[in-house]
Amino acid sequence: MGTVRETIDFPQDQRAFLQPYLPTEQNSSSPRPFVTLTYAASLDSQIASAPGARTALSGPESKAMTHYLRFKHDAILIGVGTAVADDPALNCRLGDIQSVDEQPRPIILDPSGRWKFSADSHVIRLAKEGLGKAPFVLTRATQPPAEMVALLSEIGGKFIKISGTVLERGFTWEKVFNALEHEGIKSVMIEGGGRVINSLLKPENKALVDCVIVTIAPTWLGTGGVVVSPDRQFHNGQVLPAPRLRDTIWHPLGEDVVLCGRLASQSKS
Ligand SMILES: NC(=O)C1=CN([C@@H]2O[C@H](COP(=O)(O)OP(=O)(O)OC[C@H]3O[C@@H](n4cnc5c(N)ncnc54)[C@H](O)[C@@H]3O)[C@@H](O)[C@H]2O)C=CC1
Ligand SMILES: Nc1nc(O)c(N)c(N[C@@H]2O[C@H](COP(=O)(O)O)[C@@H](O)[C@H]2O)n1
Repeated sequence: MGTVRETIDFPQDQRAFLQPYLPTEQNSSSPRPFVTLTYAASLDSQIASAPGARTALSGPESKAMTHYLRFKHDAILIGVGTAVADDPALNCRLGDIQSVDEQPRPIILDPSGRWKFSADSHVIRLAKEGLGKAPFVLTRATQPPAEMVALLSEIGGKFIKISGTVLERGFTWEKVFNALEHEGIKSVMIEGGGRVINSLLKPENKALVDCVIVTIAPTWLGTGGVVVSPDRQFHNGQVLPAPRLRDTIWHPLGEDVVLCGRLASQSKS
């Protein structure tokens, strides 16, 4: 049976506040993609109630905003932890979409082949039905499983090998963005999960992030979930400045608040 086409509306009069934070034509001439870091968190900075648990935090209005962001970016990137936990769709369900060409490209960071997708995986099914693009899976593997290679190539997806050093079992972000740029991807929204977000908030990576858009849901998830809280960094025994946003806007959407900003190079002391 085919997937029922869900259509989401994000009204025109709600869109203006996001404008200064969206990728533009000027950005598209930059040698690396425009990077938006975006996720939904609870009041205790958690993005899931437990590792591996898909947790709905965004209300309908901010969920619609996320789909608008998906519409405005060439690609959506997640870590393999999220792919395995959520079996996500990773498409844009906004009524604005006229054809699959306008869909964002799903990108999965899976250095060691943990994501065992099949024809039943949500993102694969949607691509088969023309309701989303097929994923690109970034891997360290020289020879990913043949049946997965075939499944992806049937629908226009592929594995992309990233070679060289890996950072804490993850890829270095420069290599990830170089690979995306090589594929003609000019803008990417990074949705998570915890390890991916915390990695991008490290001092050595935060200059790679152009904008941050966080949905804050009015709930506490309690201890034991997946937390956005980057490791405190030290240099010569001194604590390095914590990441902080500048140019901020706090915009209520339904019962949530959406915080937009840019990562400052130095935090206020
Ligand atoms: N509320 C929200 O907006 C979102 C919530 N989530 C939740 O997050 C949870 C998954 O988070 P995690 O388990 O932390 O997994 P994750 O999705 O952050 O994936 C981490 C994995 O990605 C790979 N990776 C490759 N390069 C990397 C790099 N440079 N930095 C970090 N990782 C890299 C590594 O294999 C690593 O183990 C799920 O429960 C999911 O539901 C995920 C996305 C958004
Ligand atoms: N914006 C947002 N709000 C939440 O409450 C969420 N749990 C997430 N999760 C992210 O969205 C992906 C699911 O997307 P589909 O609806 O399946 O397309 C999930 O994998 C996370 O990346 N996001």
